[in-house]
Amino acid sequence: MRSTDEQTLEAILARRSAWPLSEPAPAPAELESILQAAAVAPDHAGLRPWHFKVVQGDDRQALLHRVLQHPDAQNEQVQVLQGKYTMKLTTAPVVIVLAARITVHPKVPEFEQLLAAGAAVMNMLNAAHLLGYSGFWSSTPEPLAALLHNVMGFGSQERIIGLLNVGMPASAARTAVARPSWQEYAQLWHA
Ligand SMILES: Cc1cc2nc3c(=O)[nH]c(=O)nc-3n(C[C@H](O)[C@H](O)[C@H](O)COP(=O)(O)O)c2cc1C
Repeated sequence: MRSTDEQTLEAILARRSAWPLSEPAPAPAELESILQAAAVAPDHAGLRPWHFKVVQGDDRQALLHRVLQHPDAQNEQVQVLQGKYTMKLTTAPVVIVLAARITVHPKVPEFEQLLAAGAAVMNMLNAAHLLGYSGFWSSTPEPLAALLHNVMGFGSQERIIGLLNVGMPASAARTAVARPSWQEYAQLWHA
């Protein structure tokens, strides 16, 4: 019989992103577990270089409204993208706005801090998956990132790195997706 750890690994290897996502949202305790998983990310010098803001329920529509009403959004570029912003910010039941928090550090360059923030997001994706939900990491191309940064009060050292959407896949049947074998991107090196 396979150990629980093997089953967990098997489950992680079967993870897929899903879009669109709909209800149910993770229960409050499940959402806390998903957010807590970020804290397990590798983190040089313990900088914890990430900051997330979780948006759910009616607050998603309110966030969209504030984004679209922002003075910097009063232009044709944003008008054209309005439908896309609506889709990105109000489709999934849980929308986590992701930021990397970059500080100047003598040993930890910016790229390591960005990688740590990405690892934190990956941990949340895996946690959501293991709890039976799906996630989807989506981009926030400018000017959306700047608008979210401004409207949500992110700090000057914080850089928006996308949205983590969490919920249930809208379509029931999900087929497995073919993944590359590890030999395509890793080799055993011998001297
Ligand atoms: C930083 C980041 C941003 C992404 N942004 C988008 C996006 O805006 N739209 C999109 O279709 N996929 C985006 N993706 C890819 C999806 O999140 C997802 O990984 C992809 O659909 C493959 O699915 P999989 O995770 O099951 O392999 C992004 C991935 C990353 C890491």
